[in-house]
Amino acid sequence: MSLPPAGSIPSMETSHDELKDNTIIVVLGASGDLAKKKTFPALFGLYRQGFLPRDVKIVGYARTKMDKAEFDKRATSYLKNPNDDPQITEAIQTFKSISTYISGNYDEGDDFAKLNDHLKEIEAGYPKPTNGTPHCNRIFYFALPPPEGVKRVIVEKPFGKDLDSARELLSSLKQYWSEDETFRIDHYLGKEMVKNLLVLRFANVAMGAAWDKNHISNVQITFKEPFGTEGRGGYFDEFGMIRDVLQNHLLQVLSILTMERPVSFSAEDIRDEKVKVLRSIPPIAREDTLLGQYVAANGKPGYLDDDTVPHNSVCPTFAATTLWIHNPRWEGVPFILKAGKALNEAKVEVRIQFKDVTQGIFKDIARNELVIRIQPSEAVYLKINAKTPGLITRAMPTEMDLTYKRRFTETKIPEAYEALILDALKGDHSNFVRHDELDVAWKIFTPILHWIDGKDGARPRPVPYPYGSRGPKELDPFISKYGFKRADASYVWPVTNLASL
Ligand SMILES: NC(=O)C1=CN([C@@H]2O[C@H](COP(=O)(O)OP(=O)(O)OC[C@H]3O[C@@H](n4cnc5c(N)ncnc54)[C@H](OP(=O)(O)O)[C@@H]3O)[C@@H](O)[C@H]2O)C=CC1
Ligand SMILES: O=C1O[C@H](COP(=O)(O)O)[C@@H](O)[C@H](O)[C@H]1O
Repeated sequence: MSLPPAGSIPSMETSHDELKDNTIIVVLGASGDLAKKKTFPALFGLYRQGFLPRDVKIVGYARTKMDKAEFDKRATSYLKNPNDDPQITEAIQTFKSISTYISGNYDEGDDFAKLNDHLKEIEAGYPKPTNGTPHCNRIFYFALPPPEGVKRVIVEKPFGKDLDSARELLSSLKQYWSEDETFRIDHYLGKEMVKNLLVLRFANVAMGAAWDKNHISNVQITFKEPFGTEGRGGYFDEFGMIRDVLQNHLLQVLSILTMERPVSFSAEDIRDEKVKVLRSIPPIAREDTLLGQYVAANGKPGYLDDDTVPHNSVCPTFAATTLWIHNPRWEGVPFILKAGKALNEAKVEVRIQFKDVTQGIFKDIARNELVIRIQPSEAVYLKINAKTPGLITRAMPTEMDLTYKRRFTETKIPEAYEALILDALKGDHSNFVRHDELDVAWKIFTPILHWIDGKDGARPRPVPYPYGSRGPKELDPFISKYGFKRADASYVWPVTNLASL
């Protein structure tokens, strides 16, 4: 019998993620009633009409021990062939030949290892990859009864690639998991210093008093990694720096930094305030964006030297974007989110630069800066001007410094994931992303992402920067355009030797 070549059938618009080749569909709960009556008949229907990927294989998995003949009997017992159509009979035989069965428990690592070995054995027979994309795909269908008691699902990013795909993903998950059962992880929300922002801001009158457009000139939220995509380029190239870090981690930090005081510490009160401030941010403008891509330097390879990256990729490995918040507290204050791979150091920090002090008695004096260092070595320091000690009256920049490892010597700072998994066990959603937060986050970033993806015409070309540098040479002019003034060169840390000044 001649089956139409799978994957070649109708030419309706296909989704960009459609699986066409080398796919295994694993049906968990394959011995059950649902699998027998619904799942296998549906898979067979699709297979017969040529809608399944080429070379598809179906693997049943369940606790019941049964041989292949018994499995085939069950899996095909509800396939309809009322008139003994020989073509359907033949299709059922072929369907059996692409199906296999493995028995095992749902709580035994060894059994899943056995399943994995079986899948790998099938995959070894698939053609080898010709490009950077993974050449084997697996789909897991859970034809299983729900567990007794509370159910919670913890989901990792990426939550879509833009507003539409995120909405699609959200609504498909919503069919099975309520918002209350869903914990969307952004692991930056589990970092100690990000959690600290709420306390620093709202438990200190002094901070609260200066937290607005009247006192703050500009804010930078910076993510720097000293290594490139090394080996992860295939994944990264599809996403780029904005989706990888800015749209999620840095925007989450921004929302806590700028939201109004929540009525309580309850998850919904906090998330209501985050959503409110995010809704005051318009989509990022192209002119408020700087994109870079690292090139080989200092004996290290460039992004395009990675074998898993397309040779002409214009994917940004560095991005700086400036966001504006249109509300009475923040109108006119630029929030610069910047992140890059293959830079000169590992650092994630928030740098709040205050306005110039009134001139007159002071001239060219350094600005105050409050730095919240998220990692490494958690710290909060306020750069202030103090009188130079001695018989002169001159101001000099110094700092008030809360360095965690010095101040809290006995305390182990938990890993972000430790904190978040514990929160999920407790059912506390405060540090997880709510569906409407995600929606508004995508609204802010989708227009520039579509521009970068080339949906509105030619793709913008990122400017090059050397591996191990601070980023593109265009970065400092970009930041000073928004009013940032680099601190006085006379600032010395950790010890000021006055004799050398
Ligand atoms: N508790 C602690 O551990 C404390 C540590 N310190 C240390 O003191 C040093 C100075 O602190 P601080 O002034 O806050 O931070 P930095 O001097 O590291 O950076 C200050 C700002 O200037 C930018 N910058 C850095 N180098 C250059 C350059 N060559 N040209 C132009 N701009 C530049 C940075 O950009 P970018 O973000 O792109 O790097 C950043 O925005 C740091 O090493 C800091 O870690 C100070 C106080 C307390
Ligand atoms: O989500 C991501 O975060 C990591 C950085 O996490 P950190 O906790 O080490 O700061 C980043 O390397 C990765 O590209 C990104 O997907």
